[in-house]
Amino acid sequence: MESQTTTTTSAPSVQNTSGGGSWGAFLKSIASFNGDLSSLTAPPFILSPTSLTEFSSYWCEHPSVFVAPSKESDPARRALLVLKWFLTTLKQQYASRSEQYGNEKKPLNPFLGELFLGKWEDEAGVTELISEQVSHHPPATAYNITNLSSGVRLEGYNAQKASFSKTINIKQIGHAVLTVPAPASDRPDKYLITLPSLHIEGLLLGSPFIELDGSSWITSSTGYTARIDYSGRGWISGKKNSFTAILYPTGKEKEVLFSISGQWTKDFEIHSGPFKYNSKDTIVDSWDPLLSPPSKLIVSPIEEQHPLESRRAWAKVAAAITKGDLETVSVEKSKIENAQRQARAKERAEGRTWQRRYFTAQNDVPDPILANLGPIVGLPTHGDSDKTGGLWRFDFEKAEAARNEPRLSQEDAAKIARELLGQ
Ligand SMILES: CC(C)CCC[C@@H](C)[C@H]1CC[C@H]2[C@@H]3[C@@H](O)C=C4C[C@@H](O)CC[C@]4(C)[C@H]3CC[C@]12C
Repeated sequence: MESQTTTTTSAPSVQNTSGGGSWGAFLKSIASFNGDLSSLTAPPFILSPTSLTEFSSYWCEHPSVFVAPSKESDPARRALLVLKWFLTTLKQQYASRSEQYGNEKKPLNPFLGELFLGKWEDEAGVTELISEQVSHHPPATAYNITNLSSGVRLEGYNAQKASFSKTINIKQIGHAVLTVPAPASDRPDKYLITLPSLHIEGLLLGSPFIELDGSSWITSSTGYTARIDYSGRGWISGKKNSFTAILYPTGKEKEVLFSISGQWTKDFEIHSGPFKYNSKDTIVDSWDPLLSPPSKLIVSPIEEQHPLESRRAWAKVAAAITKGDLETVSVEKSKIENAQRQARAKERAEGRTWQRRYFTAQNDVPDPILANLGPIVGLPTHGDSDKTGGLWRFDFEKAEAARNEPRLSQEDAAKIARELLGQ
């Protein structure tokens, strides 16, 4: 077994890794893997103690930027603020692990029904996060984030499809919908957001990190569309994590209203009109993450969490990963995986399916947002439900029921942990 077991050190050099569990063996295994990221057996130093359900929180690490569009009366500028917010989330989504640990890590694969709940409390008021693993085969996570003061709400779901060609390439399947109550309007704006593709760089050197590629889109019910083009090399600057973005009236891509360029891990400038290299007089806004540290997500103490909440359910695995105790990692992970297999077998035998706590698959009802806005950004009206286990939408009734549920007794919590997690 590879001797590097800590999660905070950077990767070993390629030369000093050999044998089972080494980086070399890992590289060989990914060259022939089947596209299922969860099946990759990564060497210890690459394991993260964090589950993918937690990643939904990256959408709102700056709640005041998230709610800013709801304060803007001009629809084009509202669309611009939505684009700005989206761009500010990229650094947390795709670079925070490399920045924290020195390299990208392989997150824990959530089990079906896993929850991650939290809230932010800051100058934007209270913003609530609900994230749930809604499908296991294929793995898909759904989320709903609501700012209670403004009513700004983001919901979405995503799965990943990986392939190998020179490196690991990951296509994100799914989308997000942002609802923004607009000033002086009784109909809130809807923004349909597509998710960028990514690939892993630095694999051969043993220090993987994420680079975004291709393009992603945001289109609004108010008639504006943004296109974001990602480039690892940086067309203009030659720098990594580069992007350019334009906002235009839907269908009129040549009529650029605003343009943005920069690095999604660093700062960027927003210009009115098409981008002009080195032009300072067209700058209307800018973003520098160093000037706006993320707001801290508040998560209940583990002992107060529901047994299916991520940090409680994975506590023993996460502690063992952090300690580098791989024996315990394997034992504790297997307990959860076996209990989950048994739970699914029992459901099948009893002719029932796992009831999602906060989301419902709307496979048979046409989705009005995808029907109206999907074709503009190339999203199918079925929301790729065949690849995500469903077209997942936040279910307000379920959420209300969950809110009103009496607190679980210790006995009931222990029963859930035993039956569903093998603990
Ligand atoms: C480090 C590597 C060799 C192992 C493979 C890890 C792989 C499964 C991880 C690596 C990066 C992860 C992305 C992450 O960058 C950000 C997001 C955005 C979030 O909103 C949804 C999840 C997603 C796409 C992660 C999926 C798992 C990835 C690809």
